[in-house]
Amino acid sequence: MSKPDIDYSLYLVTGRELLPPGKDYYESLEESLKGGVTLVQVREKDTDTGEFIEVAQKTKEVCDKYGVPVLINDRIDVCLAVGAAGIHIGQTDTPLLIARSLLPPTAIIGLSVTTPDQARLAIEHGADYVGIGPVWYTTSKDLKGKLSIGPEGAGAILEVLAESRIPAVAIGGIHPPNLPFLFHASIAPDSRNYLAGIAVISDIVSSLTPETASRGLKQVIDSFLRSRSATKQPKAVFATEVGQSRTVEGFLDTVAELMVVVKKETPLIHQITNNVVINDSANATLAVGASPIMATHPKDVKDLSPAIGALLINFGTISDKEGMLVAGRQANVNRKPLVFDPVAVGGTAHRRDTSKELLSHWQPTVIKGNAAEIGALAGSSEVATRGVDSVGSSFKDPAALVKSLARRRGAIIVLTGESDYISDGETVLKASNGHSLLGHITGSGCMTGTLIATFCAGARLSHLATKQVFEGESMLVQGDMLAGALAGVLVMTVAADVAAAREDVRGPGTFRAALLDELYNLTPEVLKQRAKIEIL
Ligand SMILES: Nc1ncnc2c1ncn2[C@@H]1O[C@H](COP(=O)(O)OP(=O)(O)OP(=O)(O)O)[C@@H](O)[C@H]1O
Ligand SMILES: Cc1ncsc1CCO
Repeated sequence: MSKPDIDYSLYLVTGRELLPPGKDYYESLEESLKGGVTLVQVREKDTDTGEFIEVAQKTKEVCDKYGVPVLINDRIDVCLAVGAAGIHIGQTDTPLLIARSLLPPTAIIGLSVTTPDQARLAIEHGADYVGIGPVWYTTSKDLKGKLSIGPEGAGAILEVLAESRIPAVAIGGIHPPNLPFLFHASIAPDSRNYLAGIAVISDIVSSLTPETASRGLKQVIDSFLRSRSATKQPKAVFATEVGQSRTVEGFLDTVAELMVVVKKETPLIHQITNNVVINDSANATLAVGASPIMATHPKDVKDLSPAIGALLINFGTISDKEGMLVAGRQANVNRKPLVFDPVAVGGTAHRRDTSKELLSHWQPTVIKGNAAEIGALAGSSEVATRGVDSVGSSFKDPAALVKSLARRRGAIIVLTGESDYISDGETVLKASNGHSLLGHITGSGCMTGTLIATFCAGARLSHLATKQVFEGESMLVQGDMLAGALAGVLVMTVAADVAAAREDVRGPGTFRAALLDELYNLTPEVLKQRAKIEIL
């Protein structure tokens, strides 16, 4: 006999103590199976052995009706007593090799891991699957107090597991609003290995309607898993159908098209930005034909999310962190482009911590920064930071840096400066327009972020207008986000070129006003004539 084929996609871990008052355990279990639970682990921490066996036996009877396998938490004796499919063990439970020697060869053994090293040992010792977590803080007593690893930590473990093909489920603090973020942000940077599913306790067990709760989770999971298996270019972060053979002309045509789309559709661009640039950013958005909304309150931003075209989060003055957390999460839930501008992130410990916190809460579509900011996120010490500015010369190999950071973060990276570098982890674009006067007005980088968000909104709308299908998509956000990011950079820098060349521009003050005018006047034709881009 061989080991059973297990569907790990929606893995329910039971917790009788978490049932809502009056809800019967077996009734709740059956409802969750009807809702699409694919695997059940019976977890009884403080129950006597006799009762544990009885609960496990009955759980198995219910699950058998639905063809769903049952695993037992920790207890080999209970597993053998009821003929369960296997066990799940933690790092401090019976060692895996001992468990393996005591159980039949067809038994499934799953192991909880928190670090890549533990994952390496799990492979070496022959685990059938691993549970990665806790991804986030959780109320479940099993995981409480353990350090949460975030989707990025889960991704590092998935990288280690890639070659072995051992399936992995994530556990800890997973709820419907963070589920899309988790799946996409945990994709391993190099191998693009991804989660086989999630393990859930409270969202199902504590629900008065476990069938509905399970069905809602299962829909998101299935959509992600289908999209990954259909992905043509598994290595790219934002693969598009034209991805393989893009030309400079092709990119410029798309940028020109996005300029038209933004003017026609006037997308709402939600911006939580610093108080130095609010006005300039709102005006830049209007100048290119979109519509700004600068809402920051957490209660406000949630309602806005379904209506917006894209979200910009710029933490220049970090005064609205709560709003940033909520708005970003909602952008992921609603699959809207999210541009993150981590102003001066390397400059202070508070900024580093805040950036970490935000990035463990939501998945950005694009991260834009100057050399100091991108260097800080990439862990490079080549470029220093002073306040909001970069100091000294740039990176030796900016193209390699943006490409590897794009892969690691699962986001498009835009590195600004005299030349701008843009990468989705596969392609690297270099854009060389712009004028040194941009460095003499405050917030030119912030406005570039605003325009990137604006044209990413255009890219999404343009995609949705031609293709309504959500399912076939491998990305959290649909549309040609690389072209959206490029359009934001080019519109800003080409308009700056035109403005700086005007006779009436005599310094930063007149340049600032002229820039707004030229953003307004810029046509797709002029942009295509003046744009200087290379595909590296
Ligand atoms: N010397 C330059 N020549 C051409 N373009 C430039 C130059 N410096 C900056 N730019 C352009 O100006 C914009 C802002 O880039 P920069 O790297 O100065 O951002 P930043 O430091 O984040 O700005 P801020 O903090 O003021 O918002 C980018 O679109 C970039 O292409
Ligand atoms: C000057 C300044 N200080 C915080 S944010 C900001 C705008 C440019 O980044």
